[in-house]
Amino acid sequence: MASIWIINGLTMDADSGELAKKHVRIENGVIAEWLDGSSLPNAAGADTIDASGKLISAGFIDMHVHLREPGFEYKETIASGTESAAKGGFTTIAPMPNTRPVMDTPETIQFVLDKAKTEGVVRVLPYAAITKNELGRELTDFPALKEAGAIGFTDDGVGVQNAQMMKNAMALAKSLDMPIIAHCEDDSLVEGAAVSEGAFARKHGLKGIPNESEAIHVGRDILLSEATGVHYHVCHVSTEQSVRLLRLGKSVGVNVTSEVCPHHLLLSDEDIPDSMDANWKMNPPLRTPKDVEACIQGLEDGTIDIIVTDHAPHSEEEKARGMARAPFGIVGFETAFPLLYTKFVKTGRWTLEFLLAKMTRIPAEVFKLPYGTMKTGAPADLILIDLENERAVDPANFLTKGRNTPFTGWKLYGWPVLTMVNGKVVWTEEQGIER
Ligand SMILES: NC(=O)N[C@@H](CC(=O)O)C(=O)O
Ligand SMILES: [Zn+2]
Ligand SMILES: [Zn+2]
Repeated sequence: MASIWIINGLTMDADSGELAKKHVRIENGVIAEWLDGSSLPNAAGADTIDASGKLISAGFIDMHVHLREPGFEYKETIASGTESAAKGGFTTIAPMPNTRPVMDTPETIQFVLDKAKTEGVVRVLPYAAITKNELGRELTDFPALKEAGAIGFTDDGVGVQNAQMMKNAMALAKSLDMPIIAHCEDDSLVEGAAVSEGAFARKHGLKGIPNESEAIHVGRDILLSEATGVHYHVCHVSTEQSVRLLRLGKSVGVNVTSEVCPHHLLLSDEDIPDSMDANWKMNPPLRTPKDVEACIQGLEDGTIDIIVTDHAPHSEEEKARGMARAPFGIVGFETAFPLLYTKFVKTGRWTLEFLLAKMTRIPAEVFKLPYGTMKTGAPADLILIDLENERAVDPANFLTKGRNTPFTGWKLYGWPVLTMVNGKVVWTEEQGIER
C-alpha cells in the first residue's frame, strides 16, 4: 500500500482546545507520523489528500446499530448499512443480534463477519444474543460465540425478563471476560403502548410506556452486576430515573457503563407531531423534557459514558402503518454528528473535544478496542468534517435503505466529507462509496 499524506487538516488540541493545522502520513493502513502545519511535507511518491479547512478526527465508533442482515434485507443490508455508517463518519460499528435468524450461533456470527469483509465498507464488530432466539428461556453458547468473534452479549430489541437468567448470563460472561449489554425493559409494564407516558399520550388518550419499565431493569441489573462483577452496559438510556440509578451504581464502584442516542438528547414527547407520524416512534420512546435534560446532564458528568445511534432502519411501508402499528426505531448514522455538533457545540453548551470523545476515544476505552484514536501506530481510521457549511437533512440522499427519521429538514452543520478505514478511503462526499 502506498503511503498517503492528508495535508492541512484541522485537529483539536486537547490542552488548548484550539484547532491547529496538521499533516498526517499514513503507511500500510496505520497512522505513521504527524507534522506541524507550518510547512508542507515532502509528499513525493505519496497519494495526497488536501483537507484544507476541514476538521480531521478519529473515525466515530457506534456501539449500537442494526444492520438487519440476515433476514430483513428489505430494511437494510450489511452493504447498505455500512455505506450509511461511512457517510456518517463511523468507521467501527457494532450490530445487534435481532436479525432472522437471531445471531445466536457461531455460524450466524461468522456469516455477518464474512459479509462485512466482502460487502461492508467499515469495521463490523458483532454482538451475539444472550438467549436463544432472544426468547429469554435458554442461554446461548457463550464460549463458542466468543470464539466465533462476538464482542459481547445482548438481547437488544427485548429485555431479559427473568432475573435469574440475567444473573446466570452475567456470571458466565464474567468468566469469559465479556460484557453484557442490556436493552432495559420490563414487559409487564409496557404492553400495547407506542409512546411514553407524558403530555403527548395524555393529549391523545394513549396508553403510555412508563419510565419505570426501563429503570427497573437498570436497577436490577446494577445489583446483579455488583454480585457477579461483570462489565454491564446499559443500552439507550432515556429516563431521569435510569440516570439516577447509574450515578448511584458508579458511585459505589459497580462495573457499569451506558449509552445515549442523539434523539433522546434532542427530542421530547412534546415534540411529536399531532399527525402521529411513526417516524417519531422508537424504543425507548421520547420522554419528557425533564428526562431529556437528565440524560444531557448524565452524559456531561460522565454518568452516561458514550453516544450511540441505535440506527434502526425500517421500510416506508412499515412506518406508514401509523403510530400504533409501525415498528419502533429510527435511522441514525447520517445525522448523528451534524445534529449534536449543531445543537450542542455550535450553541456553546459542549466543546467540540467533548463531543468527539463521546463518539471516539471513550467508546474505545469502554469496550477495550484499539480504535478511536489518532495516535501514531493506531489503525488509520480517520474522517474529515466540514464545520462551515449548513445543509438540511434530506432522507432522499441517505445511503441507508431507511427513510425513517424525525429530523427531515433540520438545517445542520458538521457534515463528514471523507471517511478512511485502515488507511483506505471508503467514502467521499464527491465520489461516494469507494470499495
Ligand atoms: N430502538 C428501536 O426502536 N428499535 C430497534 C430495537 C431496539 O433497539 O431495542 C430495532 O431493532 O428496530
Ligand atoms: Zn433496544
Ligand atoms: Zn437497538
